Amino acid sequence: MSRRDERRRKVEGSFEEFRDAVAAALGNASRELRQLVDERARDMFEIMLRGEGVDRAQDDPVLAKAVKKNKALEQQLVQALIDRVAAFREWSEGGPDRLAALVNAVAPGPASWPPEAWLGTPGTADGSEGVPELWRIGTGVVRGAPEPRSFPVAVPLLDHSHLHVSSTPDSRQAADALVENLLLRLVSHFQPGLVHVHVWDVNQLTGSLPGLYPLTRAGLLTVHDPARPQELLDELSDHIRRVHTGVLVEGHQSVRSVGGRRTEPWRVAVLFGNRQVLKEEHQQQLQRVARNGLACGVQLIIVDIPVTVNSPIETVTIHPDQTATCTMTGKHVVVTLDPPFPRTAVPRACAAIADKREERRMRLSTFQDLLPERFWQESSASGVVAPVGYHEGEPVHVALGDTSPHALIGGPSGSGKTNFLYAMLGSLAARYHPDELELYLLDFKEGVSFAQFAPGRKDPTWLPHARLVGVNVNTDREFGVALLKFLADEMRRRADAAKRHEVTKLEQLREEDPDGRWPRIVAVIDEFQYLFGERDGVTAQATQLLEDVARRGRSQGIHLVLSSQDVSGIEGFWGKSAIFEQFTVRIALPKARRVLAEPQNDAAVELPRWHAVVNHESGVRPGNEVARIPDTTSKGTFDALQAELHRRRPPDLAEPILFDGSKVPSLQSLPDFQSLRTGEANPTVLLGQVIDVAGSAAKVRFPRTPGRNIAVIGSLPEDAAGVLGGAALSLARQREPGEAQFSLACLAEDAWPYAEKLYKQLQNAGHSAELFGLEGIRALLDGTAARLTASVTGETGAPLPPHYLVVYAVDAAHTLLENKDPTTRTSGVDSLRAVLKHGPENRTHLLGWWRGVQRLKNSLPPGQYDDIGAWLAFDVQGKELISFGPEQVMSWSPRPHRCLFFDRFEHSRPQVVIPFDTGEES
Ligand SMILES: Nc1ncnc2c1ncn2[C@@H]1O[C@H](COP(=O)(O)OP(=O)(O)OP(=O)(O)O)[C@@H](O)[C@H]1O
Repeated sequence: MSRRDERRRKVEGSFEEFRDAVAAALGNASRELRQLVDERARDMFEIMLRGEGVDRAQDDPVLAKAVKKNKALEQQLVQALIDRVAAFREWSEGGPDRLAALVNAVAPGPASWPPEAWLGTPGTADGSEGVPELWRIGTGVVRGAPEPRSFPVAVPLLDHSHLHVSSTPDSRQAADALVENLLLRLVSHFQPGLVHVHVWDVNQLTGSLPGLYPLTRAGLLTVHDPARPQELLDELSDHIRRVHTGVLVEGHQSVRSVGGRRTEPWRVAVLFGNRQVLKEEHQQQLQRVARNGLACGVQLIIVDIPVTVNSPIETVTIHPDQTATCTMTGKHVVVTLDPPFPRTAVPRACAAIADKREERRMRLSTFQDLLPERFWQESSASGVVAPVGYHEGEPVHVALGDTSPHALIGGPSGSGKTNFLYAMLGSLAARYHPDELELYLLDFKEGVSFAQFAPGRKDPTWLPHARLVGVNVNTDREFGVALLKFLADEMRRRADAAKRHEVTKLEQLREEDPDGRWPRIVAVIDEFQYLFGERDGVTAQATQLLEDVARRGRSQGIHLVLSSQDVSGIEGFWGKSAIFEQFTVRIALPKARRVLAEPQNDAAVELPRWHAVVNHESGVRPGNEVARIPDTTSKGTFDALQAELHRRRPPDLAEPILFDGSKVPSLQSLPDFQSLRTGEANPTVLLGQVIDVAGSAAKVRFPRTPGRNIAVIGSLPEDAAGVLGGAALSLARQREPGEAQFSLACLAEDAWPYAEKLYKQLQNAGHSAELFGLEGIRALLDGTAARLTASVTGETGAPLPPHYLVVYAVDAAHTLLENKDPTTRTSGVDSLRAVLKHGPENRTHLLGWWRGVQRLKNSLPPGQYDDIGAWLAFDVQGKELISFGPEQVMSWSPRPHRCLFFDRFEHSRPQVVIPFDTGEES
């Protein structure tokens, strides 16, 4: 072999080796590649199975072929199917049934049942038993469940969530049907009138939701102009504002939480768009309505309008294939929407609802309709609210709370103010327990319209909430002041308690002090203009107190209701913006002036008889609500309610205090008299009843100090005798028989019956009493003066026993007393002055009646009146009294059976006092 061949063979051998090596390497690589490809295919398949679902894998022909060819993939598919069954087991076993049961429970009746069960029968629910939480829209199946079982799909609406529906041009009809079905469910569930529907459709004036049209005639469906979405949005905004000021008293976050029967109808506004955004301003307003609406019962259903809202909203998206998905169930649930309800049944059902609504509207509501089904269920923690009348069959409410603290009622005589007050008070009293609400009722009218609330001879029942009833007080304006003063004191007491608990408002105080009794107080003053009737101290005091209570009462749960036939002339009221600004609740009866914000708001002018404008916005026009007020004063109305409430009253509840200006207070039944006891070193003298809320006595104490004598000034013996009798009998009650001497002297003929009666009363009580006429007065005074002188100069050892000289018409003896004793050169007047001067220190007190101021002065040392420490003046002009009392006496103008009382030791200002009826002789 040539060397050349040898080389060639080697080269070929090397190539062979190289080829073999390359072939081996390539074989390895391709095996690895095949392996990798297989692995990758399995991974991809797994991802597909898990991501897109096993159904997809089976349905896809390419994948199906691959699975058929590849054992590994087949195994993977089997495993995925097993896994799916395991994963769905819990759901498949009970999920759909549980969901169906849940929907059934929270969406009873028309909220979820098939239409055959209810469509055509108007609803009866009034919200008091709760509101369905969900409303059915169709059925759903879980996409990819091994055995697809359907379940009901429902969405939250009213109070909970708005609804957004989006569709495509192909599925818009389904969207219309969805909305119509939902609206039918809503209007059929509740009493006709509780759901009002508004429709605005950008595309058409009529045509959307034709089946619901019969509702329009009853005002339950309003179709709005496509060109003016503003109109609908404004209406909804107004409504929200009104609900906020009227129905949502402080603390209630939504109409829903006000409790009981739904008082505010829901407004469901459906807006149909065309998938284009609204104008910016409308968009913003819609967002505002969405934000604040739910709490006020405003529900939005927005169809095909792109909008984002910052409040709970559910979305239903309807696809071109007519299936839907919704946020309630998530994207894996395919929703088949309920078919439209039967075409002929829908308008018929709406007509039935409209008829029922009309029937309700035409119904003449009575006082009975104002009352709740069950009495005393409401809490007044955040305020009180009660229906007072009706507007088109629906109740109209008055609310008093922190945001609407006080009410002003106006209307000329006969317009129905008293009737209105009865409606309001009855409706409140039926809802709130006497522990939740107290009433203070004062009537300045000549009649006695509030007397009904207190026990009377004919009707012994009384209103358990009434703590004070004032009638016939038209001349006693002081009683108005007393009431306001009481309220101001109570307000301070509550503020102090709140401070102790480190809170500021009644509602918080009640939370902090759950065992405390903190009712809301409603104080009603009928014909309150009398209170400000004159330019005097009473008006000044009343104005000041009213301002105090009006401004600060709101947070302490004290509410004023002032009513008047003509509020326009009350300077003290209108002149003080700090006062009337607080009276945000205005109630105008027909032809009332100034109660509403005139001249813009003249709603009261046209108001028909027995109606009222109820306005919680200080009388501005948008706040007007017109209500027909039922008759509350004829037999079987308020009286029947009172009898029932009286029967239910807590057993330990005291009767209301009755202040009847026409009645003479009885000494013997006065608690201050009954509590007097013997053994008192410094006895208390009761002179009459002062004008205060507690009905307390006017008192003077008799310590052994100078000046403790009492003068009654006036021309009528009857008045004076009431005071002197009360004084003597109250002293007698504090002395054991025989312990004190009562010397009575009657120097005027017309006073004899009174003096004699008192004499017998004292004797009958076992006291040592004597009665003199003109002939005995000189000796009585001289003798008493002599004893006193002896005691003062220390001639007698033992202290003198208590001695009370009660002298009727002291001045009648003046001439007689002026005569001087020929031996001692002293006169009877001197003796009288000595008794007045030295008596009190020696437990000898003179209680005298003088028939005029000058006559009293004549009995005293010239210019020195200190010995008369306390006086009561009847028919004497204030200016005459100035030498005896402070400046305020100047404003006193006398009136029958009332006197001005001043005790220079105790008082800074005089008080008005009513003399007692001192009872019979026995
Ligand atoms: N809503 C009503 N329905 C039927 N009758 C009514 C109604 N309101 C008032 N009345 C009747 O009208 C009369 C006058 O009513 P009311 O006494 O309430 O008026 P007022 O404004 O208080 O008048 P005044 O100031 O003169 O007392 C009463 O006989 C009352 O029964």
